[in-house]
Amino acid sequence: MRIGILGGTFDPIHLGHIRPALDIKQQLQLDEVWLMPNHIPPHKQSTNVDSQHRLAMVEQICQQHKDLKLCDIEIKRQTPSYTVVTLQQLQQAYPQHQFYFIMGMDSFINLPQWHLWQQLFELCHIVLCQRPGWQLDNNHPMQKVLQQKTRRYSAQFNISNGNLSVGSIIPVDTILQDISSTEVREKLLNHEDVSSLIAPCTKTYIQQHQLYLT
Ligand SMILES: Nc1ncnc2c1ncn2[C@@H]1O[C@H](COP(=O)(O)OP(=O)(O)OP(=O)(O)O)[C@@H](O)[C@H]1O
Ligand SMILES: O=C(O)c1ccc[n+]([C@@H]2O[C@H](COP(=O)([O-])O)[C@@H](O)[C@H]2O)c1
Repeated sequence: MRIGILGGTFDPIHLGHIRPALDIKQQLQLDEVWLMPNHIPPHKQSTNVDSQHRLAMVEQICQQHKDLKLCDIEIKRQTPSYTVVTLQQLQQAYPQHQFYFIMGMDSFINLPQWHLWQQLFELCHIVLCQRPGWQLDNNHPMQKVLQQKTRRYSAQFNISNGNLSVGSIIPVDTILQDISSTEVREKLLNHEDVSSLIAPCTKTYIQQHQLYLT
């Protein structure tokens, strides 16, 4: 199967994660999209709520959308959630699947700081999603990587791509979502309404567990 994976800290999960994930599944005709909360985010100092809460909020979203599945491989691992390590484990566990790792432009710009980042292209395709406020400058080092590896998706993608199951960057045009977990947390702290930023079940979960109030 062709599997999209959206990895994230999801602190908390918001509509800027969910809407592009659903849209990408359709555009790329993926069989499934897995939402994969990390346990120890490699590049964040800490998380604001613990992994079990972040996992539970993602799990609820997956229960509501049949196209989204929870992948808890990183939550179960007690080491930093390096994506290369995760994809190696997933390839071993599911040799029959082709993985499409989804990321926003903010992540792509910082990709050279990721652990063994070049190996990602031996393990998956990267699906690149635009994000408001993040643009790749013409002279940015990742511009060359983008030019070398970009393959536009079409119905003939696999054939025109020489049937390569890894190694391409696939840019997608999704409706821009100007939402971040940071904004959601700030609004919650200030007792502002977040209904347009997160799913109702996430809002209820946060209220029930009194999260993000300090
Ligand atoms: N609004 C968005 N549009 C497109 N991609 C997004 C958006 N929000 C998050 N992403 C992508 O989802 C992945 C996980 O993001 P993450 O869970 O860190 O959310 P975040 O909103 O960036 O969090 P924070 O504000 O706490 O840094 C990353 O690849 C990121 O680029
Ligand atoms: O492998 C790495 O070095 C690495 C560095 C930063 C982020 N990631 C992964 O990228 C995804 C988005 O990360 P974040 O910090 O934006 O939530 C998430 O799955 C992280 O585990 C991975």
